[in-house]
Amino acid sequence: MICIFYRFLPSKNNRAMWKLEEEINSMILKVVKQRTEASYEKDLLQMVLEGAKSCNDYYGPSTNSSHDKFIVDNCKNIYFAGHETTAITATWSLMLLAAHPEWQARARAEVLEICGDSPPDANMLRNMKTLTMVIQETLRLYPPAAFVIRAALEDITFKDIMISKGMNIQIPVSILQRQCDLWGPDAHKFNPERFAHGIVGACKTPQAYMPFGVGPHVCAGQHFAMTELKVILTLILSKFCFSLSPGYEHSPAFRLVIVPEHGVTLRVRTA
Ligand code: HEM
Repeated sequence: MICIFYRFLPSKNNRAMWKLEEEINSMILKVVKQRTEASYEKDLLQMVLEGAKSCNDYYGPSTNSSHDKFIVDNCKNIYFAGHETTAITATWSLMLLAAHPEWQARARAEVLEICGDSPPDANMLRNMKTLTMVIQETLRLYPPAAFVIRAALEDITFKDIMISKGMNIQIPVSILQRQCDLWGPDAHKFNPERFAHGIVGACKTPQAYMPFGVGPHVCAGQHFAMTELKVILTLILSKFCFSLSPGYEHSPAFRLVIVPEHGVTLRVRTA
């Protein structure tokens, strides 16, 4: 297992991170203020605002600041943890399907066979084996969260490595998921077939596949995200054929999540 260890000390960079966090927090509260002054809408933000009214269980007796903290924490979780990650995965999936027309054709054939002319329902999505393999392989090659991070709460010894209390441990997901000794010589290639027998069949050490993290803090939205991705791809595949635009420049870049630096431009026509 490859890990990066570092001690979390107040540094110039950390101070910049805290400042950024404060800016994000006040940006969220500004949007919330606009919403509460302007209107009532039946959406996710409104549900968070309603929830904040009864937030005293977790954050202690309700005060203005615990109320704001509840709203900010939940918005960060849902909008940042949930939105960007799923949107980027949909983008990478489309890029890979555009670059691999044989897989695009296989996935479309499956969608048309299972859904016909109907919009996908839960049962149909469950039966989409090829599409699941395509998404799993996309998340292996381009995991939006490049690292899973943990802090040691006490001194521990892991194998013969001493990890002292306060040390942060970064597990580089994107590197683990491309190791040839774990995934085979084609580890860098897009080959959804490797997931034909699930994650256990795809990797010598299945724990090395962790696009949604691992353990008690594994992604709370992983099943929701997989469903969203299947719905998006099903709807697009059923209506359109697409290929990469000649202007597409492949440049995965680390920007909190792993993004296509110059976007993904596709040539699209009706199927
Ligand atoms: C493809 C989409 C997504 C990916 C790749 C992803 C990935 C991750 C990863 C790597 C973690 C850290 C897990 C760990 O530390 O072990 C995480 C945590 C989390 N994710 Fe996601 N996520 C996705 C979508 C979502 C969605 C749609 C939601 C909610 C609507 C969500 C909510 C959360 C929450 C609440 C946590 C924190 C869990 C905790 O600390 O207990 N995620 N996610």
